[in-house]
Amino acid sequence: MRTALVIGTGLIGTSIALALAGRGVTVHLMDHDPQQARTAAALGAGTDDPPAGPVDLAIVAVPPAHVAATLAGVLRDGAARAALDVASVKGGPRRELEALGVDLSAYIGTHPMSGREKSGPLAATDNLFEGRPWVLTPTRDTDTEVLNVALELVSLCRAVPVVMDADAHDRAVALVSHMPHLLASLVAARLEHAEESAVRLSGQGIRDVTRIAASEPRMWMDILAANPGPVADLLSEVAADLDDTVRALRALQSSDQEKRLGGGLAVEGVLRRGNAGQSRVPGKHGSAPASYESVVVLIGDEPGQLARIFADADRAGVNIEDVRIEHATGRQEGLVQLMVVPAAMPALIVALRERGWSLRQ
Ligand SMILES: NC(=O)c1ccc[n+]([C@@H]2O[C@H](COP(=O)([O-])OP(=O)(O)OC[C@H]3O[C@@H](n4cnc5c(N)ncnc54)[C@H](O)[C@@H]3O)[C@@H](O)[C@H]2O)c1
Ligand SMILES: O=C(O)C(=O)C[C@]1(C(=O)O)C=C[C@@H](O)C=C1
Repeated sequence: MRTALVIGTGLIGTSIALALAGRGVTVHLMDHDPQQARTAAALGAGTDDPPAGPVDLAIVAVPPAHVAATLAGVLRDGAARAALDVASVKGGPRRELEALGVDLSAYIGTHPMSGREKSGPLAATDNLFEGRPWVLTPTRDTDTEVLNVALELVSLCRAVPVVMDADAHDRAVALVSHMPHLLASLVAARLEHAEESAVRLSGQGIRDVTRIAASEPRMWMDILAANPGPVADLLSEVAADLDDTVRALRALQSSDQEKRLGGGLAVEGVLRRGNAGQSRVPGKHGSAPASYESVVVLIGDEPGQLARIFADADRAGVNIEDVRIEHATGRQEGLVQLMVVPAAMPALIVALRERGWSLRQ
C-alpha cells in the first residue's frame, strides 16, 4: 500500500494514519470538521490536501451512524481501489450499505479491538493497535485484493487479524465490549450524587471498573443503537444475577443461621464465577492470560520520575509487562505498580532499592 485516505480523523482515524505515515504510506486526511484534519496533519499523521486520484485504501473512521453514507460516497466516486470502515458494529452498517445498492466488492467491514475513553486526534497514538485483535468481516462478494490490502493495513498497524462473520462479531462485542460499557456507566452513575467524603476515597478498583464510562455518549449511543438486541439479552442475564445477589446479601443480614449460610454460599459463588470468567480474559497482546507479580514504588509527582524507574528497571535487565499508577489524594505523590514476570521480581526489588526508590509491599 502506497497511498491511503483516512476519513474521520478522530482517535481511531488519526491513530491509523500515524501508524501508516510512520511506515512510509502517503496518507491524506479528511474530516467534516476541517480543524480535526488539520490537527491530525500537525501531529504528523499525513496531509490534509485531497488526493490527486484514487488511493490504494480508504479508511472510514467516522461514528457508526455515518459509516454507510460515507462509504457509499467513496465507492460511488471511485476515490479508492479498496475501502473499509472501523466501526464498532458490523452488521448494521453493512445492511445499510446493501440497501443503498452500492457495489460492495471493493469494501470490507473491519473493527480494531482497541480504543480509549478519549475522542479526537489529540488522543491518538501510533501504537494503539499493536498486538490487538483486528476483526475483518469479508463476504463472498469481497475481492481477494481488497482482503489483502486490509490485511496489509492490520499488519502495518502491528495488530492481529481475526476473520469473522459480521453478525457473530456483533454478538461477541456485545459480550466483551458493549455490555461491560453499560455496566461501567451504571456503576459510575452511582457516584454522580454521592457524598464527596465517600468519592474521595476512590482507589484503583473503582478506577478500573469505571474508566470507560468517561467515553463520548453520542458515539456510544450510535454503537448501542446498532446492536441493541444482543446487549439487551446479556443485560437481562446480568439483571437476573443481580437479583439473586441482592437476595443472597439480604439473607446474610438474617437472624436465621441457615439463611445466612445459604446467602454466604451464593455470594461466594458469584465471586468464584467472577474469578473463572476473569481468568479467561486474554493477556497483553492477545496472548494467554499471564500472571505477573507486582512491585509497588512510591514516587513524587514531578517530571522524570517514571522515566527514571523504567530506566532503572531496564538497567537491571527487567522487562516491565504492565504498569498502573495510583495518585495519592491531596499529596504530590503516587504509587506506581510495576508488573513483571515472577522470576524477575527479586532482581527488580534489589535494583530499585539500590537506586534509592521507596518500595511498598
Ligand atoms: N473509540 C474507540 O475506542 C473505538 C475503537 C474501535 C473502533 N471505534 C470506531 O471508530 C470510529 C471512530 O471513532 P473515534 O473514537 O475515532 O471517534 P472520534 O469522535 O474521536 O472521531 C470521529 C471523527 O469523525 C468525524 N466525522 C463525523 N462524521 C463525519 C462524516 N460524516 N464525515 C467525515 N468525518 C466525520 C468527526 O469530526 C471526528 O473527527 C467509530 O465508528 C467507532 O465505532 C472506536
Ligand atoms: O479501552 C477502551 O477505552 C475502549 O473503549 C476499547 C473498546 C473496548 O470495549 O474494548 C471500545 C470500543 C471499541 O469498539 C473497541 C475497543
